[in-house]
Amino acid sequence: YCVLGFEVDTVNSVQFSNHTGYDHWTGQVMTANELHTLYDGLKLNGVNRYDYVLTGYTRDASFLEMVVDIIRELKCQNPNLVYVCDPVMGDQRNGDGYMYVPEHLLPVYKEKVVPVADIITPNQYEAEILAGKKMNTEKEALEVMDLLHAMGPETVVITSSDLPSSLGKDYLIALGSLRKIKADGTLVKERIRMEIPKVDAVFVGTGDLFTAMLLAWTHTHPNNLKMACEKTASALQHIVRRTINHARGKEPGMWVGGGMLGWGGGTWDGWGGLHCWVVGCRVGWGGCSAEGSVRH
Ligand SMILES: Nc1ncnc2c1ncn2[C@@H]1O[C@H](COP(=O)(O)OP(=O)(O)O)[C@@H](O)[C@H]1O
Ligand code: PXP
Repeated sequence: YCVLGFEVDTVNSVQFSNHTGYDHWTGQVMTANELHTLYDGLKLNGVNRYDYVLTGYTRDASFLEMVVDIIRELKCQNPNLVYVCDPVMGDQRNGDGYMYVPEHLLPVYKEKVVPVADIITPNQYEAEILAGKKMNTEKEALEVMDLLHAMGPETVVITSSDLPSSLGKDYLIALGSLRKIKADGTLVKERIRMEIPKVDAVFVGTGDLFTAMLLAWTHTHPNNLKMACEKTASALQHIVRRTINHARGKEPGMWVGGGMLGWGGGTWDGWGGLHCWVVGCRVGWGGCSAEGSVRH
């Protein structure tokens, strides 16, 4: 199906009853073999040419390794392919970080996945464990982003952090860094900081949504990370506000689903012809969050 001008093929990396923030969850974790089988089908039909690949939540190391093999092959098919990786591993609550996927995935992300990624979207905790360095200050955050660039990706966006905001404790900080070596050898660096008004609730799926929106907006603004991030954050802000208003009963009749991608301004139509492959799960039905949107 076609969303925001992208024709998207989705592949489940897990198929769960609900997201793992619930007390219980059941379902299947997809294996490397299952992914390979699907990819083989695409190859046999000669339809394995993509403009973008986006990956999200995964629990299986060999599945991740297979993703890397496939990305390499897809990049041979289309050298301009952009791989957007959300290294979904964990989060922090009240300053304490924890992993919600098996710990042995970290070295696979570090050594194999991040090096082939063009854009990565870790949260603060994921950025710190990938870089092997804490970021307690903005200066340290810039150093962490430089370490992540050195691992491969040209674009690094830290989707949320608890760095202090000059606007007060009701704001969360997101940071972005674009580091490009131009054809003439000069290094271009663009750093951005966004202060995002916090909604007093915990959302699941917002990181997934952020990454999908960023993919779409960096396509429209390939050399303007500020614009891409602003439009992404704008959509997120609208969605979390509408979601919380709905949950609190202030906004009747709203459906929290994939269709919500339509907020945030801008023209969403007419990009035509783009082909994007999303490897990630579809989390959750019901509940209060932007989770439907991970369907991209
Ligand atoms: N409580 C919140 N209030 C406002 N915006 C939020 C909130 N939680 C998430 N967001 C939005 O979702 C984006 C992704 O944040 P988050 O879900 O914390 O990332 P991750 O899932 O990678 O940890 C943020 O940049 C912000 O735009
Ligand atoms: N997918 C699943 C199945 C999850 O359980 C989670 C976190 O609980 C996520 C994705 C990531 O959610 P977020 O977008 O909030 O990082």
